[in-house]
Parts: sequence; C-alpha cells; structure tokens
Amino acid sequence: GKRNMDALSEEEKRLFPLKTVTSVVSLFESILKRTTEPDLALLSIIVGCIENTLTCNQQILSGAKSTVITTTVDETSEKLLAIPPVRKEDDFPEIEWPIVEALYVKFRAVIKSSVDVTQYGCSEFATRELVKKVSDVIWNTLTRSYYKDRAHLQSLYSYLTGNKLDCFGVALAVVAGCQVLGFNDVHLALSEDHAWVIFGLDGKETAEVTWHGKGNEDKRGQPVDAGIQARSWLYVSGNPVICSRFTEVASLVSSINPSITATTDSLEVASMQQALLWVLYDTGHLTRYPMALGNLADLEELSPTPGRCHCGQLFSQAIEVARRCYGNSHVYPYTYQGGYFYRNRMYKEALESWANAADAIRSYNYSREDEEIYKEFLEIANELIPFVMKVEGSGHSARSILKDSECFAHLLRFYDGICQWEEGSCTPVLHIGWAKPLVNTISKFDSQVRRHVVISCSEVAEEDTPATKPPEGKAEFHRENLDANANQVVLPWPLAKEQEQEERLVDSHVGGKTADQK
Ligand SMILES: FC(F)(F)Cc1cc2c(N3CCN(c4nnc(C(F)(F)F)s4)CC3)ncnc2s1
Repeated sequence: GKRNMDALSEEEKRLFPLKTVTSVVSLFESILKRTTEPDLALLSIIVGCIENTLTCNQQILSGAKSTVITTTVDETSEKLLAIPPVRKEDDFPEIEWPIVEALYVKFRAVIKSSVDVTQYGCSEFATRELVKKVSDVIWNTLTRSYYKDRAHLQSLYSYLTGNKLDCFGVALAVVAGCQVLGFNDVHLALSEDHAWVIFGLDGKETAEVTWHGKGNEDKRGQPVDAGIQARSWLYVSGNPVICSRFTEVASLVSSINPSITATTDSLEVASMQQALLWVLYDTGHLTRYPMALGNLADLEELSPTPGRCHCGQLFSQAIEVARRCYGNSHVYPYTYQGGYFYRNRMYKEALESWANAADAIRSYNYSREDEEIYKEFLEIANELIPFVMKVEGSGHSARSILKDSECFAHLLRFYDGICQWEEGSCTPVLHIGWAKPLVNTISKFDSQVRRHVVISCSEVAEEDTPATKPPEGKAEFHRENLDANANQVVLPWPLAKEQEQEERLVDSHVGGKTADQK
C-alpha cells in the first residue's frame, strides 16, 4: 500500500497535543515498536521542545507548581501571586504537532539543501568527506559565540530555535543529519566525556565531529586513533559505547536535563526522563550503556518507581556492564555508585567504590583533556573522604571505619590508583594540595589497623601459576585473601614496592622482622 511518508502515523498524531508524561511514553513506545529505525531528529525535537518549554521560560515567581523549590510565600504574597490550582505532576504545557512537524521539516530541509550527496561517491556507506561536510553544515550554522556549557543546548530543538548546541548536541545532530541523507552506517560513539562517530563497512572508520572542552583546537574530520594511542581516559582505551539507532535514542533521553536553576529541577521533565529511560530499559537498549543506567539509578534514588528494582541494583548493573563489555575502562559507574553510598552514609561501601574507580583509572596516562575525571577524583580525595573521616572520627565505637583494616586497604588502593595514573603521564596529577588531606586522612586510622595491612606484590600472573597457595608476590587483593580472623588485608603490588622498601629501611635501622618473617 501507500508508503506513509509522514514522520508519524495518524494514531501517533492523535497523541498530540502532548501534555502528560504518559502521552510522551506512549509516543516513544509506538515509535520504538516500528519496523523502521527511529528518527533521531524527530525524537530530539520532541523531548527538546518539552524540556526547553518547562525549564527555560519558567517564571518561578508565578508559583507554578511544577518546580521542586519550596517557595515560602507569606499570606500577602499568596494573594498577590494568586497561585494557580495545583497541577498534576505530569502535566506540562501543550506541545502541538504542527510546531514539532515544522521544526522537523526545517531540519531535513537544512541538511538536504546543504549537502549534495552525489559529490560523495555512490556507495551506500558514508565517506569521511561526507561526515565532515555534515559536521561543517551544523558547525557553520551555530551562533558565533555563546556559553557552550549552558544547560538545554543538547537537542535539535535548541539547534533549530536558537542555533546553539553543546559538544554532545553537535555529535547527535551530525548523526541525525546523516540519517536524513540515508547514511544509516553513521553512528554515535560515546566515551565518558566525549562523542565522535563511526561509519563505513563494519563501522570500522572513526571521525571527530565536534569539539571537546575549553581552549582545545577541534579535530573534526580526523580519526580518533591518536587519542586511543595516547591512553587518555577521554578515549576510554578504545572502549566507547558504540550506538545503534536505539542506543542513540537512549543517549538523547539520557541527556535530557531537568534543571531549571542550580538548585531546582522540573518535576515533569525529570519524571518524563525517568519514564522514557524505563521504556528503553525494558526494550533492552540500556543493556550496554553504563551512564544511562547510572542516570536512571540517580532518578530512582530521588523518586523510586513502585514495582521497579532498587536503585542500588542499577548502579551494580552499570558496573557489571562496564566490566564485561568495556574492559573495566569506564570510571563513572564506580563514582555513580560511590556517590550513592556516600549520600546514604554507607561510607565503607563508598570507599570500596572509590577504590574501584581508582583501579579503573590506573592504567591510563593523564592527559590535559582529562580534566573532568581529574576533578572527580580531586573532589573525592579532598572533599568527600575528609568529610567521611570527620563524621566517622568522632565515633569511638569499635565499628568505626577508622578501626577497619579493609577500609584502610580501600583508601590505600584509591590513592595507589591515582599514583599509578600519574606514572608515565606527561601531565602531573598530584600536587601539594592533595598531600594535606591525604596525610590527614591516613593518620586518622589506628596504628593497630595500619599494622594489620599486609602488602603483597601482584606480579603479572603466569599461565602455570600453582593453584595451591598464591606464589610469592602473586596474591591480588581479593576477599579470600583475608586470613581466618579477617584482620589482615592484602593489597595489590604497586603499593607493596614502597612498603617493602620502607620496611627494609626500618629493619635495617631497628632490626625489626623483615616482611617475610611477619
Ligand atoms: F557525549 C558526551 F560527550 F557528552 C559524553 C557523554 C556523557 C554522558 C552522560 N553523562 C555524563 C556523566 N554524567 C555523570 N553524572 N554523574 C556522574 C558521577 F560522577 F556520579 F559518576 S557521571 C552525567 C551524564 N550520560 C549519558 N550519556 C553520556 S555520553
């Protein structure tokens, strides 16, 4: 029969005007169920329209009930403000189909009129020149200069109504533009702080299509191999999330930003994002996307969905995926989980997550474009851990973590990971600003506790390692390494080297027992 060339079916159009979370969820479910690939431009315009309507022209003083702030209004101002009747929390201003359709048609027209595909070969696959051309079209239609880190610049709605996009938004727009031109081999590749595209036969080619950070010359058009060779966290050792159309939908949903101000979120936008993430979770499109699982977990912590798993399980799932599918080269799954434990005063678990985060960073070389993760570790080391020491320090209970050798081991592993991250890097990581909190933190632990920590060397395991006892220097830090009364913990090698040298030093001076006599 007649191919329906419209973006939406008649049934889907009947869901408009969109004014509840439920209607947006129904629309997404319908589109995700189709046999054809979801249209990134259409979905990005829809969620962008809702987000920007609810967060950008919000008059807090209008007393609109949609925001989270608690306005302390006194009697007089109550009358003045004439607060409107409380709206259901998933109500939002009506989004009309003709508005969305007009923006969608405009995007397709901009792309098709700016790119003459006949100039780029006749293969079904995109070429580097084609990808660069689409990136140039987006790039050259952006406002000359604007605050790139502002919120709500990630969608095509922002691009089409304000000619502004953030770093992620440019990458998404390029992939959406290639989809308009029929190049379905062009897909998003996502690291924890950057985005690029893959394309060509078997998706073997890569290309930068957007900028990164401040004051860095953009590398648009170039492959990302150099970044991967440099072993910088920014390129996650060549383990980015390689998106399908569906994971690209997950990325545009995950990048929805409900914030109205630094301290206020829009309830409707947050509940829409949460509901859409569950739709993508149920259709299996978050399975290999740790950050989206982390985003969903954060939303669930704030407002648990009845009948859904506990947010703690989502944080754990994200870690599982990062270990199984991405060579444990992602850091955020551990800092998402550590943040959750910290907010819920589960400080021993938080220390373990942060030590695991440091294990993930240790094999990288720190480079100047890795500032985001540097700031993450700096905040953990110089704000969060000192706070834990402060609140735990007062407790003289035997159960205090300051008397727990496993906690001390987590702490040493945390610092050791950062030290090893610095080793071999061109850019230094640690400076005197790290030392004071470090010394302060380490010295808070009981000397008895410190005495019980056994440092072991974990050389690279050989194939024929005897299964019986862990050979000299082979024991890694595993739970089973705790001896019967669990008051000894074993640490991985890098720290042991220093400890052994220290002990040898001590022994030579005070004739104490050597390491192997203990
Ligand atoms: F494409 C770029 F360049 F933007 C890189 C990406 C970032 C990002 C994301 N983020 C970034 C990390 N992020 C975090 N929020 N809390 C974090 C943690 F520190 F608690 F771990 S990390 C929020 C969402 N969430 C989904 N997908 C992506 S793809």
